[in-house]
Amino acid sequence: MISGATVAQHNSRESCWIIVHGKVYDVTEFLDDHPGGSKIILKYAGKDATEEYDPIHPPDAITTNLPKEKHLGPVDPSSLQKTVKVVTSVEKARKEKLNRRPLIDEILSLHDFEAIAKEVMPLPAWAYYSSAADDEITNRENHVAYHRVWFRPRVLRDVNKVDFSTSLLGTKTSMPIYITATALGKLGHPEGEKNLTRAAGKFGVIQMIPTLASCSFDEIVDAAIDSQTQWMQLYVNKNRDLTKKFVQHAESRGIKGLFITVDAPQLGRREKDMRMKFEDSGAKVQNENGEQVDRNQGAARAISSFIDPGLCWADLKWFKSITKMPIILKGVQTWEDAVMAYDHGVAGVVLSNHGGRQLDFARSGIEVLVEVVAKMKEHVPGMTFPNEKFQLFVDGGVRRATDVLKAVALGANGVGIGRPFLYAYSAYGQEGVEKALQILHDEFEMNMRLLGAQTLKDVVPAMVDARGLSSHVVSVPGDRLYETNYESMVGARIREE
Ligand SMILES: Cc1cc2c(cc1C)[n+](S(=O)(=O)[O-])c1c(=O)[nH]c(=O)nc-1n2C[C@H](O)[C@H](O)[C@H](O)COP(=O)(O)O
Repeated sequence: MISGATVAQHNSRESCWIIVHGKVYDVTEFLDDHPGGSKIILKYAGKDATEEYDPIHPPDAITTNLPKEKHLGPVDPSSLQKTVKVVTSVEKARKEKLNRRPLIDEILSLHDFEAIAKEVMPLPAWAYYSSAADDEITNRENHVAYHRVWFRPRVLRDVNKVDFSTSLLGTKTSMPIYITATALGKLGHPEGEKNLTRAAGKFGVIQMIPTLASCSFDEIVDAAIDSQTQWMQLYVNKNRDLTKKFVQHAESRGIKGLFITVDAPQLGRREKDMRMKFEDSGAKVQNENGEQVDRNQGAARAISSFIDPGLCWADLKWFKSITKMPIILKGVQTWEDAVMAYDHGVAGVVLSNHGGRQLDFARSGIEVLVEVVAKMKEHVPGMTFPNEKFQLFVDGGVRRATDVLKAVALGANGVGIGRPFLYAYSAYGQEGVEKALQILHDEFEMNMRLLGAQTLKDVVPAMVDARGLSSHVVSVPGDRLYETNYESMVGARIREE
């Protein structure tokens, strides 16, 4: 075993050893290849880096990315100096609030989870999960757009029994929703993405596994029950061999859909997240030779510089040559690209702006949906929606079953939901996600009855009035629930006395 004192001698750029999960690694030659820059590693040179490593990296990231000869073996735990983690007064206060959070039975809506998580979850996690690009206009528009779609419910229909199950990409699902891909699951809870897997399995809904998960891909797949369907979200790597290996491994593990993210050639500027990064001087993402590395994406930057901004339509042929999984483009934002996706033979698109985390002032998925359906019907006369061969998904700002039913009425096969599930498990763990899914289930049951719809086949365009959807000046009642959760976080920067 290697003693802590020996490890501590290797604490410089010339010789840099770190400890992760009780094992010692020589990362000297890896320093400048680290996507998050060398500074954050040098901050832990000669020390135990596990605490900083865990929320950002899947457990196997260091063992798979570092050559075997750099794995130096176990450290002698008795030789390690006990490092006392400094807990700031802000984090201490949040931890105390976590113990005083409302009972889960008091939670009535997905908004409640956000309001609680905002007070109790670790601040860097709140900053990362809640943040969106620039002035966060699109993030708010995503939600408010649903307020410009009104229902035209029908009455005196026997709605004693209602059924809102459906199938997405050939998989049965209990509700027309899926848990969408959101990165860094362990920032909010030590079980990370596995909270989502287990709850999704219990409720018969699909989980989309993110490339940038904190848990390893195999951990997440292993946490699923046999009958459960999972999709994968892919950020395409500049190194196509790594992408091919990842995609074919996912297919071998039974993944039923490949969602290629196309709206993030570079991650957006998420200022709440950026503010958190400036607090930790060691997180300065720039390499030693003074080259200013773009630090615009805060936490995400540390793990996303592998993404290939050169991804283009011509690559789809290659993707079809390496996998049989249905390919869906996630992050399409105009009818023109939806038509191109159809012509390139993919299985569908997610009409999405990445939860407002990419291009600010991009339009909401629901607004784009209406134009895509209209233009696709022109492009393919006789085409109907929802369509089995070319599936349309939307995501962004969805917080109620009524939001989902509006999208279904306008032609969507299914709807992705992101942040609410993150907030649910950041405040209540897996039980929180289950509660969120139960709330949605109950809302669907009620709203289907009130709409006069026995099954989703009855949820048709005539059931909504979306004439105001594309006019961004329509005034609607203030959205107090949503607004109470929104804040700039600048207040959080009031310096310690
Ligand atoms: C909230 C959130 C969303 C992320 C997300 C991380 C968080 C914390 N990340 S990100 O770090 O790169 O931005 C991803 C991601 O890994 N890949 C992706 O395709 N979408 C990512 N998204 C977008 C997500 O898949 C949905 O498009 C978005 O969350 C839908 O909006 P709501 O959160 O309002 O439901």
